[in-house]
Amino acid sequence: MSKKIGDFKLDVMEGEFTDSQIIVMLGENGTGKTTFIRMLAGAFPREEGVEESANMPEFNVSYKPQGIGSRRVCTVRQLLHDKIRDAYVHRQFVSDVVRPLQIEELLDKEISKLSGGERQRVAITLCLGKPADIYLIDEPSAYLDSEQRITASKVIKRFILHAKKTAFIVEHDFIMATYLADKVIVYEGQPAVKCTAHSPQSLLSGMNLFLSHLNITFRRDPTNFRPRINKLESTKDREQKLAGSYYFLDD
Ligand SMILES: Nc1ncnc2c1ncn2[C@@H]1O[C@H](COP(=O)(O)OP(=O)(O)OP(=O)(O)O)[C@@H](O)[C@H]1O
Repeated sequence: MSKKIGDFKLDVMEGEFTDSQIIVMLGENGTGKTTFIRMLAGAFPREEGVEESANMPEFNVSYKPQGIGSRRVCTVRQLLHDKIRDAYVHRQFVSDVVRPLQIEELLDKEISKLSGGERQRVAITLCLGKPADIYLIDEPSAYLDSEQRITASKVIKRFILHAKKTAFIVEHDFIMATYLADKVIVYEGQPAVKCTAHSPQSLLSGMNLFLSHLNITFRRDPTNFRPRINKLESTKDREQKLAGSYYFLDD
């Protein structure tokens, strides 16, 4: 399947996904991650003259775009009430999503007066609160501080697992991406010109492929266990590249 948009062409390789699964999109800027999410969201009209099988199948989706839209003049409470009336008073949703994202303290605020991080928290809540089979979440970590990123990742992961749904997530924060991903789709090619989205693959093989494009290797920090970038051409960097081991996974 492929999509041409302006001067950019994206080829999408065939693949499978299942429920209770999070698929994270990994690729440099301009490689087509958002384009693919928008294809899944049905943002492009079905193309005339294109074989039906080459068009994107229609899914029941909930989509959180990169920007945090709503220009409405109303409070957060009104917005939630209008958009996700059932979910936002549902006990499970409140304890799994609303409370950890600290939405209650924003309820009486005007949408237009929210900070970037507050808008992001509301946008994630709106996205997860809409009943759907597939959740499309573009850059959930943008505007969030490091603690909020961890909370948001946990909220999304728990929600998708409990609701037995599928999520496609574009995420640039490396730690958040590795925490969230059950599978990854790696994007490669010439950014802004012609790129390919690979089939979903395991986190380890996908990370290895992605990091090999960037020519970066990671090791685990022995004190805080976080992933750390090896210095280019250091002994570890060279050893890991020789072994084709750009990334590691927990034992
Ligand atoms: N409406 C449009 N018209 C023309 N070109 C577009 C349009 N939308 C996106 N593009 C181009 O398609 C290419 C891929 O964009 P896309 O936003 O999908 O990349 P991305 O991988 O999500 O990038 P980023 O990581 O920076 O968000 C870019 O070169 C972009 O300029």
